[in-house]
Amino acid sequence: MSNKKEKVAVIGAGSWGTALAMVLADNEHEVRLWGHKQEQIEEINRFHTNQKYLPNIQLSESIIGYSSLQEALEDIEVIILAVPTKAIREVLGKIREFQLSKLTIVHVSKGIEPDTLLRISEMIEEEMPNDLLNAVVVLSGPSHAEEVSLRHPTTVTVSSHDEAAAKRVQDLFMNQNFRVYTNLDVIGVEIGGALKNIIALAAGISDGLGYGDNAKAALITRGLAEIARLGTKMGANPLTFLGLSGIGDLIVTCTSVHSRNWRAGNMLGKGMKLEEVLENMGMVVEGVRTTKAAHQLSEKYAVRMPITDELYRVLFNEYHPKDAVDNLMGRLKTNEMEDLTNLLNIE
Ligand SMILES: NC(=O)C1=CN([C@@H]2O[C@H](COP(=O)(O)OP(=O)(O)OC[C@H]3O[C@@H](n4cnc5c(N)ncnc54)[C@H](OP(=O)(O)O)[C@@H]3O)[C@@H](O)[C@H]2O)C=CC1
Ligand SMILES: O=C(CO)COP(=O)(O)O
Repeated sequence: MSNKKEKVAVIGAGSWGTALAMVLADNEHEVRLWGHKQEQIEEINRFHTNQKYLPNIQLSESIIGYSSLQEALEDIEVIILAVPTKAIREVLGKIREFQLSKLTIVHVSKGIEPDTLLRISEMIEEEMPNDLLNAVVVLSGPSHAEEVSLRHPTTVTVSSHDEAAAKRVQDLFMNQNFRVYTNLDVIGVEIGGALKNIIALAAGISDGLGYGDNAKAALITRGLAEIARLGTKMGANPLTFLGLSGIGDLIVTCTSVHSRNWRAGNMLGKGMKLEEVLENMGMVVEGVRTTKAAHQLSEKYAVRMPITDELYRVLFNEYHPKDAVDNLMGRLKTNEMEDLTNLLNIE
């Protein structure tokens, strides 16, 4: 743990924002947790709990909840942006109104914006004027809030075009339970984190249909292949997909009962309609919008993404999940390593 104590605002009081606020509080930083619901902030300040998002977890009393964004941002240099991808532009619009000095923005969301096809760091750069933005850092990797809040061992990676900013964020979060690596491949880290949610939905569907571990291992492995194919075409380092934000996050999200995307997929596989599933979840399922974005990206970059294509049909064209599996299994014969060897330039 670094000795330097900082003042940090966590923007977004859902599961992940609250769990990360706990890590920062454990590291003795001054932590302000902003949420847009007055009642929830009162609960955080009076009872030091956030029952909706982290039931039965006691928060440190040093975490102060704020419902005024202006007050939360006073004298702040570093913010942790922890809202779902679809809320990012709206929240940044409000931050712009109050922020007076340059910010380092650490985003922890896992998504791609449909239609613009921008990664989150690109959305931030678009929304924040240069005179208000010091650096953008992404924090990603296999890390369920439920386990982080129990201080179970967790590893993540931070990435930025600004190496000093990435190291500052590594120091902010690093402790005995929460190990932070750096990786300067921003594209790879963001693409791996966002697209694993598609494969987690598919893995949940497979389990919901009653298929077993063979099917899930196939989805994880071939899922990684299609993520790496697209990511590399977009400029990522292929090796990043073998790291925490790639295979690491795929494993955790496809195999954990904590996973929102896996749970949503599981309900779909059991026959529930998408709208019903989303109503039932009460938490963000990023993979749904990201499937739309990845489908558009696969067309833009002319990359084959069979799992993404089939999931797109299930989510948006009322395709039956069982038919989607049949389509995947009945594809033309191919060599497993064909695209991957091209990608890595190996003979
Ligand atoms: N949960 C996890 O374990 C992890 C999540 N992530 C990523 O972190 C991001 C956030 O996820 P997570 O915390 O799980 O999501 P949750 O659904 O648990 O919480 C989202 C939070 O954002 C708030 N919010 C939504 N829209 C707005 C808005 N327009 N303005 C202000 N606040 C808003 C919600 O408020 P309200 O209560 O009113 O809905 C809620 O407090 C996602 O991109 C996710 O993929 C990454 C790693 C781990
Ligand atoms: O990204 C996450 C864990 O690394 C959280 O997303 P899920 O809840 O869908 O797994």
